[in-house]
Amino acid sequence: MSHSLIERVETVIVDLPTIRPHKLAMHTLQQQTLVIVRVRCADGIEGVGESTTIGGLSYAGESPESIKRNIDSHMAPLLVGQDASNVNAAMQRIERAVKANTFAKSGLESALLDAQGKRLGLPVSELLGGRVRDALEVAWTLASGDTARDIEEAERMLDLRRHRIFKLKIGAGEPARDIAHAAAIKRALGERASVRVDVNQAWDEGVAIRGCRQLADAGIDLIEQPIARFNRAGLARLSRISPAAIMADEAIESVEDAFALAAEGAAPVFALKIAKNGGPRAVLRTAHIAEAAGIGLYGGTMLEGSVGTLAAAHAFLTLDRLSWSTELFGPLLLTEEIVTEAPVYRDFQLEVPRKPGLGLTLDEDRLAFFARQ
Ligand SMILES: O=C(O)C[C@H]1C=CC(=O)O1
Ligand SMILES: [Mn+2]
Repeated sequence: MSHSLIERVETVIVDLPTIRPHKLAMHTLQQQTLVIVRVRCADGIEGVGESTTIGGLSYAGESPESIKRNIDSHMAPLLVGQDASNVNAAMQRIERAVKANTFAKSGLESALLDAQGKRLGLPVSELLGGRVRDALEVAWTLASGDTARDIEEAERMLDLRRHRIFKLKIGAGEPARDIAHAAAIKRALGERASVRVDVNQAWDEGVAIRGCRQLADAGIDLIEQPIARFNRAGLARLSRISPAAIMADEAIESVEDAFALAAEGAAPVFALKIAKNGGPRAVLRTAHIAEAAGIGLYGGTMLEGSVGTLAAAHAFLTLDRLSWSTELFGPLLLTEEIVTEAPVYRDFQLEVPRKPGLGLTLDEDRLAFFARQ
């Protein structure tokens, strides 16, 4: 299969403006930085992937700069000369030599799948065994930092029929104020929407015991990562007493973490993120662990652009049940696109056409314009 040998692996850091500041407990995004991964093969086919994180090093152990450097220096040389059409062999080769770095691996695995899909004329979802749906319901994150503005934004999303699930980023402020903020939004939206919160690890267990009860009383459906990611025993204790479901997000930094959390009964819901597991195939390993343990699934995001969002979407399309839907809204947070046709969001869902690979084409001019020099 010498014609599909990998010739080059390239990475580009891209800085894109956001529609508004996006406030998380650990960081406020004023723009988002994507790492685009391009795998060029001898048969003329190019696979594209994305390795994106949030807020430099404030969210996880890899930054855009370290992702680029680690792919360029350590992973690209392992892939050049290998057969691009064997994704298993290529990723196992990386896995043997690279211990962690799931974000970097995710972009590479996505690019290899994109290339193979283009080669065979099949969508990535079909390479992953076949899709069982063509669209995914998508939540929106309200994170302007202002209650009235968040309610206005939610009303607009409901009117547009774009979202009817809202996730609120809390944890940066006083717990009592944050809970009042969430309660006010749920009161305004009532039964028209599911309202959830993401604390992004900001509370300690004592605060969370009371906070989870109060949030549940206010009608909040789901509480994401209320305490530190390493406090797995605490998460299990909270999951037993919280009347609202608890979701593990940052606690899952690998497929092996997902297994440990499932074995410990730490949380009834898992956030699935390609970046935290090492790609669209890797995230399905975590999904299958969760399914075997009776844990509910949620299709998460690291606020990727269109490439990373579609890579995750193709994996999520194959799952039997996504009880808590997805939050694959990343492209909608950005004011600019680097692909020729932006993903389509309609009737509360992201639609994923049955096109070869991820189904996207890079817009070379836009990419060059926004690429960091
Ligand atoms: O879930 C996170 O922690 C990260 C991300 C996902 C949605 C959003 O607004 O931020
Ligand atoms: Mn989260």
